[in-house]
Amino acid sequence: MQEAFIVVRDLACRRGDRLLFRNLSLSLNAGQALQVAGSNGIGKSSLLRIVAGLAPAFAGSVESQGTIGLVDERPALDPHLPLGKALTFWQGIDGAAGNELSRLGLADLLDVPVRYLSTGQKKRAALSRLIGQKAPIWLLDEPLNGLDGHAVELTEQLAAEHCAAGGIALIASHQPFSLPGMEKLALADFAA
Ligand SMILES: Nc1ncnc2c1ncn2[C@@H]1O[C@H](COP(=O)(O)OP(=O)(O)OP(=O)(O)O)[C@@H](O)[C@H]1O
Repeated sequence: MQEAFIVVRDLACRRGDRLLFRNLSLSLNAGQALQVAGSNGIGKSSLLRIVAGLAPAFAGSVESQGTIGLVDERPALDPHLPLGKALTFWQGIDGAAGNELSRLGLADLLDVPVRYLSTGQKKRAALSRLIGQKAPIWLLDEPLNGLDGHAVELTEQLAAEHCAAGGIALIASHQPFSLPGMEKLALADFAA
């Protein structure tokens, strides 16, 4: 896996006319995981989007090396395509890859249009695409929302395997996420 890192220095985030957090610094190297915790609206998703380069920092800097895969509430796959075709589209871009279809319980759903999948199935399909992407940096925004107990354990296990293989996981979640050795950052400590 490509050697990856994330270095965030003195980051501040402003959305609209509100400063959400400031003076946030963190650093993640290969194999490390960090959970960003905090209440609704505190800025967890905003932090992930800044790290992904999808939103601007108000102050400070983000430096990273390695391809980034972001999974959030936005649709990861074309809702109009059957699941199999939607994943094949991304395989054409990411390269032919094992998408862990059986493990994720998706093998029997390949003919079903993505828009008809249940909340948990959509979430597992997004994970399947992420795995196919082979990005060393995983940014997971509320990855356990809508998942049943089995899927929660599977998601935690996939994240642990990703880190054991030298990947990085930055996880925004207000609920417990079990991952060996994961550090925790309370975003409230940096509230503006
Ligand atoms: N484009 C925007 N313009 C103005 N305000 C925004 C914008 N995007 C987000 N916000 C506000 O920024 C704040 C932080 O939102 P964000 O989604 O980062 O929080 P969060 O901690 O991920 O919340 P949740 O746990 O509910 O997902 C919220 O008050 C939200 O309304």
